Formats: sequence, structure tokens, C-alpha cells
Amino acid sequence: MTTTAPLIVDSFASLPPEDSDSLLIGDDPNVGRIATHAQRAAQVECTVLITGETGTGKEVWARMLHRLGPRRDQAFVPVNCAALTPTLAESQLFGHEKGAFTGATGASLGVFRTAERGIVFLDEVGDMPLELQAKLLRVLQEGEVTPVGSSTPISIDVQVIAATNRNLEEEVANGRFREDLYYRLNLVELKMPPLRKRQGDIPRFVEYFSRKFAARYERPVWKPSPDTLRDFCEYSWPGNVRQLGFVLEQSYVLECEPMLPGQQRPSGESVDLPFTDLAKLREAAVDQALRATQGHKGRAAKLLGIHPNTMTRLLQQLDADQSSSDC
Ligand SMILES: Nc1ncnc2c1ncn2[C@@H]1O[C@H](COP(=O)(O)OP(=O)(O)OP(=O)(O)O)[C@@H](O)[C@H]1O
Repeated sequence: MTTTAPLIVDSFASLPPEDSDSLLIGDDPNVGRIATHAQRAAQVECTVLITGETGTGKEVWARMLHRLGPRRDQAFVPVNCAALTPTLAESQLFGHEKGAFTGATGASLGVFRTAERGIVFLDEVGDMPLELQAKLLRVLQEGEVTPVGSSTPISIDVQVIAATNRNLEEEVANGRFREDLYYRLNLVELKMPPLRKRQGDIPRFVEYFSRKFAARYERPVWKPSPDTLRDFCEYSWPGNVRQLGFVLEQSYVLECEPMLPGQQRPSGESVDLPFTDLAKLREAAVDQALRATQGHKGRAAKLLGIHPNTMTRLLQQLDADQSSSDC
């Protein structure tokens, strides 16, 4: 079957506008192949394993699979397997009866029954404890769950999409992941390449995020010079697409030129910012710039490449945030 992958899949209709996102596919031949396989897997509603480094877009692709398949109007229930509470994991996934354990004051459906006729997205599946892996395998094989405290299995109809940034073959070889579960999940594997291996798509991502954040922050679309674009393409992006998005969003928030991590402003003074939390990022940027300039607001603004009025506004906002958190 030959299908032409669309370049950008538009906003996910099933998500509230705040969380909605688009999927940029780009020109990389590997990603084109992934798109074809994803379309097929979505149509036949089979189990899919999405692998790749952090920030390569595994969850974005899982949501696209949901949107492309016949289950698009049903639930998409994401669960972070690394964050499951060990003692409660079984009931979190498969539900429990009232009184099944201390504190179970009512019955609970659990993730799988909540997703009935829809999709369960098992994120970080490689971090699931072995004991729970055995239970998950049984659920996948038999198509039924037995809630904790019950002896009656309940049939379920869910499509499972799993994702991990671990190398599951290595995990299997080291006895940390069940081989039978690995094969069960890995019917179709979508291997997301790291951004450094799809350098040709970086200019597209830069444009994509620039347009997105220009619209969000009501600023003009940033157009990089050829030299800057080359630097962006040559950078290794350890945090992948997520990191590129944060670098661009940071520049829109601070109203300054986007800078690669570790890059120094011309003054020689530098700031080294986190790229994972926007509110913290803003606070850290202002804080570090003020420290680096011994509290000189004008020089701190210059260091961040922002207008002094913007600096004043950011400081007022931080003060307001601080007082509201003190209340
Ligand atoms: N193909 C893409 N098109 C548009 N945005 C993307 C794409 N890939 C990644 N992103 C952006 O990168 C961010 C991170 O993507 P996502 O959460 O799907 O990565 P992940 O591989 O699941 O990461 P982790 O392993 O850390 O959970 C998304 O919020 C989105 O902004």
C-alpha cells in the first residue's frame, strides 16, 4: 500500500484547545515510513510500540494514531507507567471492588475500563515492574481484566499504544522486561529518530514553532539568518524536538533572539537556563541575569536581549506571582 504522508496533521480535534497540537512530519525518509506505518496501524487498531529518546514526539504520535483511527471519538487515556504507585498499580490499571483493600471506599474502573472502546497509552512502559508486566500480558492476551478484590473477569475492548525511551531489547536481555510482553507490544514498532539524525527537518521545526509561538504571544514570526539556522541544524539537541520548542518559546516569552543552550551573549556574561518548565524558566532567566549583573536591571535586560520595559514588566509579574503564592 502506498500512502502519501501529510506534512502537518492539523490540531487534534479531540483535545481542548490549550492542549491541542499539530504533528509536523517533515521530509526525513524514516519519518515518512513511520507515518505510513502509523496510518496503517491506526486503521487496523493494532498494538503499537513507539520508541525513541525523550522529546522525540512519542506522545504526539500516539495522539495522532488515535485521531487517525476509528476510535477517534472514544477516549484516549494516557498513563505514565513510571509514576504508578507500586502498591496501587494493579488497581490503578485494572480497577478494584469496593472494600478490596483498606481505603477502597468505593469501586473504581481503572485505566483499562475507563478507556473502553478507546485507547490506553502506556507511556514509559519500560519502567513497569516485572510483576505488573505479567498481569498486563494476561490482559492483552485474554482481552479481559479482573479488578482487584473480584474473581470475575470483565471483557474489554481497548487498543494499546505503548512508548518508551529505553532500549527494550536490552531490557529483555538483562531480564528487566518480559520477552513475551515485548513481542506482544511490538507488533508495529515506530522508532522515532533523534532530532540530530533528521537535521534536514530542523528548519521546518524552527518555522513551525516560530509560527505557533508568534500566534500565542502575539509577536512577529522569527526569521533566523542563514548562519543562525546552520548553527541550529548543527546543534545536537539532547532534548530533541521538545528542547527546540522550548528554546523558541523562551525567546518569545523573553522577547529576545533565540539562543542555543550554552551560547553566550556578546557581553561575555552568560545565563544557563533549564528548558523544562516555562514559569521556572522565566524566573530563572531574570534571577540569573540580575545576579550576573549584580542587580543592575538595565544590564540584566541587555544580557537577556530584552527591552528594559519588558524587564520591568517581568519583575512586576514575578512580584505579583510571589505575593499570590504567599497568600
Ligand atoms: N512531530 C512533531 N510535531 C510537532 N511537535 C512535536 C513533534 N514532535 C515533538 N513535538 C513537540 O515536542 C514536545 C515533546 O513531545 P512528546 O511529549 O510527544 O515527546 P516524548 O517522546 O513522548 O517525550 P518523553 O519520552 O519525554 O515523554 C511536544 O509537546 C511537542 O511540542
